[in-house]
Amino acid sequence: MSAYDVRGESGILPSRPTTLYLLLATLAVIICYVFYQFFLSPLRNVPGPYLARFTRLWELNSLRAGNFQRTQIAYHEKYGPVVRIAPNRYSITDPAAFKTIYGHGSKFIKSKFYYAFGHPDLTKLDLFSERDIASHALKRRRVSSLYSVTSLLSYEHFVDQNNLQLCSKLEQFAGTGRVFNVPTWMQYYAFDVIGSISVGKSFGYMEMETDPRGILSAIHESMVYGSRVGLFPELHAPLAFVASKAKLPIPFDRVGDFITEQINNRRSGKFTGVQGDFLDKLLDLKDAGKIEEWDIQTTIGANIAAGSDTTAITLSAILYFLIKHPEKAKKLHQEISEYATSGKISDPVTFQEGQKMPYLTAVIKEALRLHPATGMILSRIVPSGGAVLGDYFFPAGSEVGCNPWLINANENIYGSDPRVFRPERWLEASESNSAAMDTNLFSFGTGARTCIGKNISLLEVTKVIPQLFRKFEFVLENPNDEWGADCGWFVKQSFRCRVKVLASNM
Ligand code: HEM
Repeated sequence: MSAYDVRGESGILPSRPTTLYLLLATLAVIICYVFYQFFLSPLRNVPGPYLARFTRLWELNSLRAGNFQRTQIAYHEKYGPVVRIAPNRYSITDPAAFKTIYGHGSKFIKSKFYYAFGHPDLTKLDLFSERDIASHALKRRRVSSLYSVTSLLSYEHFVDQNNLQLCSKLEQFAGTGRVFNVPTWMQYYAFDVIGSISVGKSFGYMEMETDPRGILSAIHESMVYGSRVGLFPELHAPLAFVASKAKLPIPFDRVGDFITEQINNRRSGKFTGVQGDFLDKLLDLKDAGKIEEWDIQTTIGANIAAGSDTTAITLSAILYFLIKHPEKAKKLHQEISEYATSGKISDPVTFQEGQKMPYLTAVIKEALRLHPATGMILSRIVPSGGAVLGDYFFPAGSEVGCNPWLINANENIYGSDPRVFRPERWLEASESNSAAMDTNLFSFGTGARTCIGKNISLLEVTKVIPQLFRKFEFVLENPNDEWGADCGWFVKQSFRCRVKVLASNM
């Protein structure tokens, strides 16, 4: 046996000394790391699942296991307001910390988690994945007018067209007794609306009932990819590089190709539909030298990726909660009936009219509160100087964030029954409490990075829900069934329904 041969008779250990040294060095690093995490880290006392102290794989595995939003709720119930979910990543529910992280003038930038949702070339980031405060503010300023309340008016007719088509489909379903998956149909609807608003042309999903270009699946795959690779953001650029070298299909390219086609059609005069959409406005901004060519792609892309599934999830939540609580559906129905009889709403209901319906507004807020579309923490980086969050001092560079599923269930703000669907809570609240409920509602995010498309989704939801409930009654396929809901960044539901046309169609 040579001086270096430590294999012994079992042959388990490698014979080459360099391999041995490498193994020993790795072991030493692991031991030092474990020692640091247990005894030296300033955040060593933050509780959480055991494995999360050492590896980001715990969060990845929990996501893969399904229902991640519920896992996070359970861990907060067990450990309190600050929970470690990865070695340097913390979920926080403390209300004061919530304000510090996201409040006015916050210097907590988005974490690198968001890179996995954007272009791997960091010069091509979109509004959602841009992390730098100044670059984000500039990007947002350049397109904010397209999402303003004034612009909404020019999108309203797109919503009306799609509402008509949805109602006509539901009439057919009622006629044939067809059972349908509600979230799938809300997804068809929401994508068709966002297509109309963004490029003047619906995707045609309600018409075709399929996804021939694979856009829906591309968005789904991109979100699941983002939610998982976002936990290992250093892998995003290398993975994209390998995929491009190996000529592997990249799901979001299907969306990119669709957008390029729409831009080319518009420029070549091939487009003959109604204008006044986003693309029109973006091309005007480009001609005026206010935005770059790439901004057209990213703005339309962000609308499709961030604005369709989210709205579909909210609509599905409203329908499900109202089906499960027929007494609340009845109240909504009564409000619609009274408003229609007294001429306070038209057919179709305008956005302005819908916003003045108190019970409708309360139903929408309550569904947004109880089933927010995103199910992970909206992660941010602690700025230089560190910050006290909850009872802990977090050094600069720590990744922290709040999950809408937890912030929206704060008993001090929303009452002692935060997990119950009770729209009345929004109507009973005192003026100051009502303001606190609005400010803490985290479904659209908050602060500088709040959802830019909030008004567009409210436009859709506020107009379509009264149209649906003045004409139809929804019944679960099996009344005792509970819905399924799984989180891959978006918390998508699944449940099946029948629909009946109401005799007292208003
Ligand atoms: C019910 C519907 C919607 C929900 C629940 C929702 C939720 C959110 C949330 C939580 C964020 C913040 C993410 C973060 O801070 O990490 C966000 C940002 C964003 N949303 Fe929405 N969204 C909805 C509809 C829309 C629509 C309709 C559009 C576009 C037409 C849109 C476009 C965007 C964009 C571009 C951002 C990034 C904004 C920025 O960082 O400045 N969203 N959304």
